[in-house]
Amino acid sequence: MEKELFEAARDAMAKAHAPYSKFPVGAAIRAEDGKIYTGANIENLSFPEGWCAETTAISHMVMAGQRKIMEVAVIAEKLALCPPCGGCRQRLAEFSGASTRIFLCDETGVKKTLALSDLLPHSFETEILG
Ligand SMILES: O=c1ccn([C@H]2C[C@H](O)[C@@H](CO)O2)c(=O)[nH]1
Ligand SMILES: [Zn+2]
Repeated sequence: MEKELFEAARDAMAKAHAPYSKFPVGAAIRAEDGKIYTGANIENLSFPEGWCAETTAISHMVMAGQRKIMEVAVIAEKLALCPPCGGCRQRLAEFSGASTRIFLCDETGVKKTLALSDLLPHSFETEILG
């Protein structure tokens, strides 16, 4: 299962549009339906307009009607391990629970497994906004 998610993230990384940073990233989410939703980073000539691999994967999951992330795998071509950036941690938190697992991968497979609470402790939560 982990291997399948890793392979999906690696395949997604090959689709990155990262001509500016030259830093391709791939992400794969296993949602509650058991299916895998993938994403790559998509950059823009107007640099702040690009977005991360995790964000692309989340959007695919949401548009498939899924709202719960069970597992996420992330891989970057040029870094040993690529923990999600701060913004993506918050976006992942929107659709994650206590049992959600984050797999940090290198080109050989899963190298580190974390809970989202490891990456985003004391996260923004309020009952006022729902
Ligand atoms: O977790 C991360 C960190 C960075 N990037 C992308 C954003 C940008 O396109 C490139 C360099 O930061 O990597 C991701 O996709 N995910
Ligand atoms: Zn990010």
